[in-house]
Amino acid sequence: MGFVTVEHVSQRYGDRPILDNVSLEVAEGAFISIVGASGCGKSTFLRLLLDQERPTRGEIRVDGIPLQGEPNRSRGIVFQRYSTFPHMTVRDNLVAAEGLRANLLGILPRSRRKAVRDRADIALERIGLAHVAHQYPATLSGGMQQRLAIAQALAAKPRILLLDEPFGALDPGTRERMHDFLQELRAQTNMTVFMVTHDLSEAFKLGDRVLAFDKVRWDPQFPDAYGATITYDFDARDGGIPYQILKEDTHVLDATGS
Ligand SMILES: Nc1ncnc2c1ncn2[C@@H]1O[C@H](COP(=O)(O)OP(=O)(O)OP(=O)(O)O)[C@@H](O)[C@H]1O
Repeated sequence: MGFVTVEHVSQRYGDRPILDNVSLEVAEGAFISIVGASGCGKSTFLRLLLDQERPTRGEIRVDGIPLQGEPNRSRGIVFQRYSTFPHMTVRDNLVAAEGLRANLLGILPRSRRKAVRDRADIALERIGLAHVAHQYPATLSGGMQQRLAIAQALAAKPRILLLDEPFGALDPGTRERMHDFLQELRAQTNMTVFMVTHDLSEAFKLGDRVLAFDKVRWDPQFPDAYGATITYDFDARDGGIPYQILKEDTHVLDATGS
């Protein structure tokens, strides 16, 4: 049994199918890269994994337990645009991420407050942001803001980290450094990671597996008639050899529908 099991999941918005019969088994600690054309439902798939939305059909289980539509701290998410709190300092962003906002209001006893701040300081050292702890996110570079966003997601010690094009807005040099940073974090934890990216080399460099989402059926007259599914599942640690290829052949309908 996989750690994350996705079983025959479909998602529709109104009468529009977005995902169609997606099934997947993922081992704990695996890094799954997700690629696919714009609008094919990659972010929708992450939202389903986050448990922010319920699928129209099918089931997702984590550690054997079906998701119930209630996001919780076992899953953290980082988006392409920095998801930090702009009105808080870098350090308070991490303190707040622990879910201990009460600390900011001075409600916690002094000893607890100190422990939370100490943990935030250790995390800031680890991500190389200790020297800007008292600055506001807007004064940081893109890479620094994204490191803070990742550290924030990690503060709750999620078992599953969801990354939605996390490095898309960064320049190539910063992106490389973020790859190193993410690989270091992975080596230190047993997190299971799902990362959506438009960059194939990034997908293969970081992922253990690379999933390609696409439509297996396509009607040029009605491009929204069918949803996407996983069409390729590459083993990225074995030279990119696909070990599971298309359950069905891609089928293009002509004008007569045949
Ligand atoms: N809550 C919603 N209600 C209706 N339609 C939605 C909703 N969320 C997403 N969609 C539509 O579902 C489709 C898939 O969106 P999604 O963001 O999952 O694609 P994506 O593959 O992540 O795209 P991109 O690579 O451009 O980020 C899009 O056409 C989008 O407009």
